[in-house]
Amino acid sequence: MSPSPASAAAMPLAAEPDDTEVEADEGVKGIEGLVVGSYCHDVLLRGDRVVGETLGGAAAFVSNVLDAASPADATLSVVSKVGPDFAYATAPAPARHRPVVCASSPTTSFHARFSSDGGEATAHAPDRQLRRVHACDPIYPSDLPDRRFAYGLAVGVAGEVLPETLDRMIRLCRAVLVDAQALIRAFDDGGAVRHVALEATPYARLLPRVAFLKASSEEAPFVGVEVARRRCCVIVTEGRDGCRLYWDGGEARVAPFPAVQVDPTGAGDSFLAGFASGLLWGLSAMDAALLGNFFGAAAVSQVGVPTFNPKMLQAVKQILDEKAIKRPCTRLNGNMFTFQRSNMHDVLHTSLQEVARLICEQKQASCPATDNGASSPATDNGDIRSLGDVNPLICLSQDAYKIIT
Ligand SMILES: Nc1ncnc2c1ncn2[C@@H]1O[C@H](COP(=O)(O)OP(=O)(O)OP(=O)(O)O)[C@@H](O)[C@H]1O
Ligand SMILES: O[C@H]1[C@H](O)[C@@H](O)[C@H](O)[C@@H](O)[C@H]1O
Repeated sequence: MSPSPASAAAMPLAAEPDDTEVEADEGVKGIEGLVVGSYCHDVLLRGDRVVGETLGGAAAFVSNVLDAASPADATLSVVSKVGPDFAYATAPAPARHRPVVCASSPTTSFHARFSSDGGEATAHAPDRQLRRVHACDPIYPSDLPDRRFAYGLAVGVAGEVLPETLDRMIRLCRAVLVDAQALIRAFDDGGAVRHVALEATPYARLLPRVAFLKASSEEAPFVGVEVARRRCCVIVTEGRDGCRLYWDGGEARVAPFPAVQVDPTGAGDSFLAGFASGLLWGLSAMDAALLGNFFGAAAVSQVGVPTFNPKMLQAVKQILDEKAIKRPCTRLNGNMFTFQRSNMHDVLHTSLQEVARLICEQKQASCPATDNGASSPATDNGDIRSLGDVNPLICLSQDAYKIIT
């Protein structure tokens, strides 16, 4: 769908709270981002069989993409908590952004159970059953650094970003992007992940001061897109179909990129970070969503937190350098966002698509058909049929996973 005429409208940054602690520009030096959410242990199961153990947590996926794709002058602080049992301290993302180790609680841990018949996810049905097995301590407002940031990402996975912590983030950051999973997850007695209506949570009153709220299509009905879009821009990710942006007065679809999917975990996290990076490069929200889709597609092609090929990153940055239309007013660290689809949108999509195609081709070449006769992971089958069948040396990210054969 093409954007409505209202798409050219600009949206003011998050309004300052009543008892304003921070003047809009006061104390913001350079482009420093603040990511809040805990790293976790992910155990991947197919039926009852454990097929992999990986580093997880939206903060791990998000910082991985921001570190890789942001402009050179952008920096990042991550506030994350883990227990003394944390198994991935030397993996790249936690090594770069060290978590707080809590002596008295274990690392947050999830079991992600994919159906053993490889059944596909549908628009509002989950592709996996998630169960929280352990929960680390929440992140309190006092855990946040006492300085100003150009932008913030609230990316909790297990309810660790408390309402008062999000409120504090909004006061410290000029623009805050929120993953709905940080706000609407509830856990039953067995730890199974459920969703509650955002409107019924204490987070709802904070929405008018949030810049962007991202939800998966499964989460969207709980977010209440029609109400939420009047308060902030809502982005609904639609798996292999890309995403849709909804704002007060318009909506638009942004096209996806090809991917060889082996594990959907972290696609939404990587999308959000790619989107934020796009804003940092000076893209409009619509154009930045292309970068979100690009990194979402890159995430599903590896198990766990992906390792990006340096040549791929170089190609993406070169494209952004050449094609990004740099309007200071659309920068994340500027004053306004616009939703305008730039006249470079299609060119940007085509250029990034070429890079995405190359990654797929290289992946197809490096992941041969399995000796059990199963199809190679080269088929984008939208599920994890190939998880556990792929060659871990080729397809998994170093230090951040353990594959069980
Ligand atoms: N199979 C795929 N092919 C291409 N792109 C994909 C695919 N799956 C996901 N993506 C990209 O990643 C984005 C996020 O995916 P999705 O909507 O599945 O998020 P999610 O359900 O929040 O994921 P998760 O909870 O696993 O992090 C999509 O908008 C799309 O751009
Ligand atoms: O590592 C994953 C990832 O961060 C997902 O986005 C989240 O939904 C899961 O709970 C978590 O285990």
